Amino acid sequence: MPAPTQPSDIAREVLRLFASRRLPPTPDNFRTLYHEVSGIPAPDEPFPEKFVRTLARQLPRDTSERARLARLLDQALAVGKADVARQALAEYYDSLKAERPPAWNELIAELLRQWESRQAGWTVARKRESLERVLAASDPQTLHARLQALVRSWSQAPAEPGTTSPPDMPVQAVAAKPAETAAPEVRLVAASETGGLLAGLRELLLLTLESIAPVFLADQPELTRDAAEFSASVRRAQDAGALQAIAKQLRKFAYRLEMLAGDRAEVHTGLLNLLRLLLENIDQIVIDDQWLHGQMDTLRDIVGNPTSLRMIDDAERRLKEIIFKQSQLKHNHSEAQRSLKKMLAGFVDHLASFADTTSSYHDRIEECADRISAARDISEIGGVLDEVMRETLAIRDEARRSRDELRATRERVREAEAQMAEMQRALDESSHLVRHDQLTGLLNRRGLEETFDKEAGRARRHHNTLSVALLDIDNFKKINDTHGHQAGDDALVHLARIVRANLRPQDTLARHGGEEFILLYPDTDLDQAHAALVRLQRELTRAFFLADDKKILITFSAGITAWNPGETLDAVLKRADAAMYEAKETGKNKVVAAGMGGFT
Ligand SMILES: Nc1nc2c(ncn2[C@@H]2O[C@H](COP(=O)(O)OP(=O)(O)OP(=O)(O)O)[C@@H](O)[C@H]2O)c(=O)[nH]1
Repeated sequence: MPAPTQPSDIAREVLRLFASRRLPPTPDNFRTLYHEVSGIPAPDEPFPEKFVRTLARQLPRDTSERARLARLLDQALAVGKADVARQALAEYYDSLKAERPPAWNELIAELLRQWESRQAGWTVARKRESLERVLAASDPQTLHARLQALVRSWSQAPAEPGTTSPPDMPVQAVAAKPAETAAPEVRLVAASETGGLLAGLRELLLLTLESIAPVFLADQPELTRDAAEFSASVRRAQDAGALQAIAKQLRKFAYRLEMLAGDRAEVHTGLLNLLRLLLENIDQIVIDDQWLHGQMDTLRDIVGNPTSLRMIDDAERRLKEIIFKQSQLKHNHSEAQRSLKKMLAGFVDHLASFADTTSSYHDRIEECADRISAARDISEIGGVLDEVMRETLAIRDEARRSRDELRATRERVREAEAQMAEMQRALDESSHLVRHDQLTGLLNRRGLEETFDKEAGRARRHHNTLSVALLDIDNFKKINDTHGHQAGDDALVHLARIVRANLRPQDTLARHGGEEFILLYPDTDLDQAHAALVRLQRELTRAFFLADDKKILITFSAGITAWNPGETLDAVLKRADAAMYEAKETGKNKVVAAGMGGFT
């Protein structure tokens, strides 16, 4: 049927559709039906930019994918690309749909089961107390995760003696023992050959998971938890079929152990290389410079802490810097010594030959004087006078030559002095070229640039977030003015130590100059980085600083921002700096985040 063209026909048809489709008579529905009935295409809706902006600010950035899409949306809104913003929003919505809702039914069933069972050490009152704590979680995901962990801890606790009958299997004697109270005893029971072998293997597996794995995985809480979980499954599996079902789990666990072993092997190789480097260059590391003492202390700190590839890498770079600086110092020093020695030797030689010349002149003149006194007539004197004249001219020439040579030597000494001053200046400059700040041992600007390039590259490849913060100590000038420059320096070292101690290994702290510091937080969105900085502020107020035996409270103001793909360090620091300035202006001891659309 052709579309009606008369307005009254269109209106009639629209009303009919309202009735048949049971639609509420809203203006939107009327507009939609009007365009459907008349066949006139609806004009493009204007993009509700203001609304989408408000929405974008509220979107949770709780996974790296969602953070990426939310960022894409922010960028599209900033440059007015409505179609890209629409697409980003649609993908964000899909990511919400893709997420599997937590399986509450299974969890509640397991909670009931474990509530009813009686486990050693878990009274009803204690269970209730833990449950109440878990129920205080702020959102469903956290609640689900915490509840799951609680139920798991109940299920892994040994059963209270006398409440469960021992499993009817040859391995029962060992399985009934609480894992942590006695070393499991491996016993092959010969019910049948295969059954006995299986039971023995099961025991070996339990022994590995419960006694050996915790020792080797002491620094790996996640794997230790998995091993405990896995041993609980093995304990529950009482026959060959059930054991087979967990073989897949075992393979996965073994694979993760293999990865860990690989990492550890790499750490060991790194350590060995480091030691080798140290041993090879030990003769060069004769510390006679205060700066190098500080670097060596930092190096000792690094090597003294639990090892990680990042720390070893850091230590290796520090050591290379020390070797470089020390060898330069030594080289310059011996060069300067050699040229001074040479000049001194030349000068002494010259003095000696001048002394020789003048003493032989004196001898000759004396001899001439004797000959003049002994002369009987004037003709004899004439010859002697000629000789006196010759000797005098010769000594005059010699004196002139000596004077010129001495002048030249003095000139060379001046040049050598200038060269040494230049060498010293170059050496001082070279300390700026190394990657670490001399006072605090943190990365300096150059070190920060290298690390930033690495982190930004990693964030781009993995589509991760990277937050960047700029910290500035509050009222630092007052510390200097009241307690002296040394106290100011100590305050900088104090702040660096506290902040470092409270960072994750993957975070980076650098000194940007003066009382400013930069922090890089990889894989961290703005909210998380904001929370981390507020935590740092709290830690800093706890660890008080002493100057002139007085407790001084050190606080900082910080600006924080998210790095956008492709952005340079300068660009991102500019935004962080503006946010920090905002924090200073609005009262100090604050953290201000700079988003795309301004400060929050
Ligand atoms: N002791 C010490 N002082 C430094 C160092 N670098 C910079 N300063 C001093 O730090 C002070 C910084 O002062 P301002 O920029 O006025 O900052 P402030 O007093 O912290 O004030 P707000 O930033 O507004 O809280 C100056 O007096 C610098 O001389 C350093 O390495 N050691």
